[in-house]
Amino acid sequence: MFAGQGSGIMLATYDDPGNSTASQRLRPGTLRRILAYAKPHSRESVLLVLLTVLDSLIIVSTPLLLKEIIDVGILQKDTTVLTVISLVVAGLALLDAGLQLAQSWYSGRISQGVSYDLRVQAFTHVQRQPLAFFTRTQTGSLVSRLNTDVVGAQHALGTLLGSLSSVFTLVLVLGSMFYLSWLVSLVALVILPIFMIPGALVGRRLTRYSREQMQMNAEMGATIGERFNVAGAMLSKLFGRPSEEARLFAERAEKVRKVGITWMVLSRLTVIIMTLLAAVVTALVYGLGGAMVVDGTFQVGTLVALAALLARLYGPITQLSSIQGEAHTAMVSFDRIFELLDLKPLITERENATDLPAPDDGAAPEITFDGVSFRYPKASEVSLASLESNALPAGERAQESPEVLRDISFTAPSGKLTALVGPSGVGKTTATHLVSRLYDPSAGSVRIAGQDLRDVTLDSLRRTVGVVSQDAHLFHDTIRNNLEYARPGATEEELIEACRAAQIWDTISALPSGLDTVAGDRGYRLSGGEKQRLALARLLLKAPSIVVLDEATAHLDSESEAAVQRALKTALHGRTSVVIAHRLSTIREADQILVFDEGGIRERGTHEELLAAGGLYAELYHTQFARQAVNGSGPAPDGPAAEEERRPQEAAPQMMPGGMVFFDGSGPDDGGAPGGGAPGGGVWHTNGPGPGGR
Ligand SMILES: Nc1ncnc2c1ncn2[C@@H]1O[C@H](COP(=O)(O)OP(=O)(O)OP(=O)(O)O)[C@@H](O)[C@H]1O
Repeated sequence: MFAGQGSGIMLATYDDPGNSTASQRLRPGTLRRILAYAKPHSRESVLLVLLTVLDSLIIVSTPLLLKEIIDVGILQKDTTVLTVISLVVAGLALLDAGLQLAQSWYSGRISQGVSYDLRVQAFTHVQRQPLAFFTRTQTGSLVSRLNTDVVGAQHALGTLLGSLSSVFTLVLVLGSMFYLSWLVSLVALVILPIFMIPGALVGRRLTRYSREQMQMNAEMGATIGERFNVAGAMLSKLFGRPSEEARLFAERAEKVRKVGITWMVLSRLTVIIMTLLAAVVTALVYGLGGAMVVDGTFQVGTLVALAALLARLYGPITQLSSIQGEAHTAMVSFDRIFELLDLKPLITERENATDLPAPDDGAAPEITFDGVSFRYPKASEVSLASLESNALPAGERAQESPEVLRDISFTAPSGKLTALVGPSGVGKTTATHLVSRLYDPSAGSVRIAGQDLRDVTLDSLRRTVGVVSQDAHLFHDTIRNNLEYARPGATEEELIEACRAAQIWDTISALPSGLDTVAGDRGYRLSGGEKQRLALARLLLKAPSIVVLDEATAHLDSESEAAVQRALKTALHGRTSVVIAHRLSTIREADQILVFDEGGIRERGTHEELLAAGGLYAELYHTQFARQAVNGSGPAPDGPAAEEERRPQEAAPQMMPGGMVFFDGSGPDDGGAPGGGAPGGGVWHTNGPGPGGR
């Protein structure tokens, strides 16, 4: 039955926008792959078949025994036969109940087992996807694919397996009917094909509506997930238009409603037509069979048995025809999961990949960028249109994105601090992504300890490189579990020591539940500074030999800022570090500063060297960093720039020459006044071309 539906198939391309709705047919090989998933459950399947055959035998034997009760027991007044056969029928009913229970158990085990395999495989596969996949994919759609579709597949598979007995029953019932009366059976059999027509007609449309329904449900779920997570809810509270949002949501829900109604009507339609036909045929059998009893062709017991068998015939037929719908649903669900499983991860481990040296194995390794160019991967390479809510048209999905890094070469020396500075959007974050191999360069190579990252094992790379992003993410879990994520099984002492070094222990120990305090969704219950220090504690527990850090640009009060700076010092000590630096204190401490501009490195050197050179860095410094020094950031300036740094600065935000550079010292202490005096709290943002005549 499935094979017929699985053939005539059309390949769903990943590049169709919203392709799941567009390509309503199944992709080739879906049935074969479903069977492959069922293969590990073959022992249970054999047992299920045996139970099913037994059950079918009982179902057929009961009407035949009823015939004996009537024809021999009642009509010939043989009470012994009457009693014995009645008891046998009752016993068989009891046995049948047991068999049905066992059937449910095995069909449940098989369908749940398959869905377990699918779910685990899909989760593992999604985990292996590159960051680019997650930047494009709507989380809600992904959740739905891993959840609703797997449940759909499992439910449909369960029903299909549970209905296995229908096939056996059908064959046995027909055989028995022919044994009793070929004429009556023939009449019933002639009408049988009519029963198959509605299922066949409706089946194809059901596939299309099932797929549409799943896609629309996923989109609706994605909207809910996006709007109602903490960040989304906050954004919509501050900027959102509730009535407009509700209208858009209602539009999506309306689509779900419409498709849902059509699907329900179509799937019920087959059952309704079957029931109608069954009633008509029963009437026919009673009419024809009754005339034959009157004629004396057979006794009334045979007519009753025929009618009882007929009832047992239409049950399985009805079930088999509705199974068409279930089979379609199962195929579509499986197909949507296979579509995800077929997406090849862009970043993979080579077969002969080697381990990087363990972090505690000698000095921290150096990082080398050798002629690195990079462009973000095409949408079609990294994600599925059906997982993106506003997917680009197929042509655009296959288009190359612009080059973000151009022929970059530098070495971050062992155990030293390399600071990346430059205007916004020039590729600093992108460059750090290449160090942790979130992406591979389009040309050139990134090496750690001389080894190309494409040749090292992903595990050893994760152990070697520790990353702290600006908005450090914390799971909605206890602080302890968030910390242990970096080092499972860390002792209480190790946790406390890391927190102390990250200057966060005083805050944690003052909480009523201490380390067992739940950090809240996205760590929302902690302040920005606390969150970043906790992220530093997590990094210290991981103890990587390379640290990639994106300094926080805002929301630190003076106390928090000073604490973060102290924590940073500990975290970076002895480690090869690459820091996207926003604070003067960090930049001054750097052994090497790389000034990024337009995807390349425009200048490099130490703070003093670059200042003396009087280029882009000096310009940025005069417009921005000097202000931080005056506002109290880090140690008092000395050296050639000292005099300059001590010059009083204007507190007001400014449009700076050569770019829209503005000062943002917005910490709670500032009272919102731009340029307010949090020590080290001043950060610089640039928007558009930076100073330096771009
Ligand atoms: N996932 C992505 N897909 C496509 N383009 C991206 C992606 N992430 C960043 N870009 C683009 O790459 C360019 C460099 O971005 P990047 O974040 O590396 O700059 P940056 O120097 O770190 O900026 P900032 O200081 O504002 O964080 C930008 O033009 C940005 O739009």
